[in-house]
Amino acid sequence: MALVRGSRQSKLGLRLPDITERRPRFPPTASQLPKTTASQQPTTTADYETVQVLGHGNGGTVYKVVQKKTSNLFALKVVNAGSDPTMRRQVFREMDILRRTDSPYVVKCHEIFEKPDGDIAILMEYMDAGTLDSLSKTGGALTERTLAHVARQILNGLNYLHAHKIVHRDIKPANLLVNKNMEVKIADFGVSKIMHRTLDACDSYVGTCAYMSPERFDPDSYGANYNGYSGDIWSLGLTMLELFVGHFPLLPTGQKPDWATLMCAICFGEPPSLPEGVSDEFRGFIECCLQKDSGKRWTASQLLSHPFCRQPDNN
Ligand SMILES: Nc1ncnc2c1ncn2[C@@H]1O[C@H](COP(=O)(O)OP(=O)(O)OP(=O)(O)O)[C@@H](O)[C@H]1O
Repeated sequence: MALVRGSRQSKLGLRLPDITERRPRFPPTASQLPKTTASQQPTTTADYETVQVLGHGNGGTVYKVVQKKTSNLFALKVVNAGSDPTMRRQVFREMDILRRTDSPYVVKCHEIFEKPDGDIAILMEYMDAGTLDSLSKTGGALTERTLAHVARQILNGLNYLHAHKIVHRDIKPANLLVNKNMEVKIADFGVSKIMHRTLDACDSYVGTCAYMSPERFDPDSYGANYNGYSGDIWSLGLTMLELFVGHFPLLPTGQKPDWATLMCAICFGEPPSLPEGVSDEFRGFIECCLQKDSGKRWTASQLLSHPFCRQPDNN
């Protein structure tokens, strides 16, 4: 059964929970610390003041916070993991991956606060332009040129993750954070997976099913030796297409997605394609991402050399 992720109403208000016991399970390395706080002592959540709620997700609430001493802004994701085993598994997975990653294309984690009752708060770099989803909804569809810049950054992030045997499994516009410099970073590792062996299967129905690749629904038809990495590339292709056309490309505008309709569109329909009038490079790039047969899809490192990604940057 597909796990379609919905938003959970958080019990948390604007006041930050009192997470006073800081257990530095994963102390950041010097390179992981931001320049602005590298020389400072570890902090507690009492050192931060809430500015506003940035978003609610399945896993908790994300707050914009200011460090009282320095006035630096951060994002603080607070998860009430409590005794819910699924929630605990997700947050520990996210913590584990954030601890392992150090890339300019993956959202940076500065500190993790833990309380014995299960509340966990993850202090991250603040991305001041929101997500690619919110950006495209407020600013309209993105141009080819901007998308080439965006694609390069996501591919650099995926190339890094895949080289470290991490499959994201939930690439979509809402999980790609942006800042005012138009830097794009991959976030939300709640359903990601660390592959321990090269041929580890990665066939579980987790993530947002709208962006799932055909082989995740039907590994026999579309993905011999499916290992998950190429599923991230399908999701990237769909994300690029959505950001260009301005709506989720597999369904008519306004149609509410349900699992069966999506499954039919993804597995039995033609792969979605770009409208007339786009460059050959962009069309070719999307085709390389949206091959239904996972074995024919290009890898992140191959796509970084695709002519679409190699055009000059205007950002
Ligand atoms: N580092 C950040 N900087 C700015 N905004 C952020 C940051 N992290 C998260 N957000 C905002 O908070 C929202 C929810 O974050 P996130 O997706 O991590 O929560 P979640 O509980 O894991 O959600 P999901 O249900 O997708 O798993 C995001 O959509 C985004 O708007």
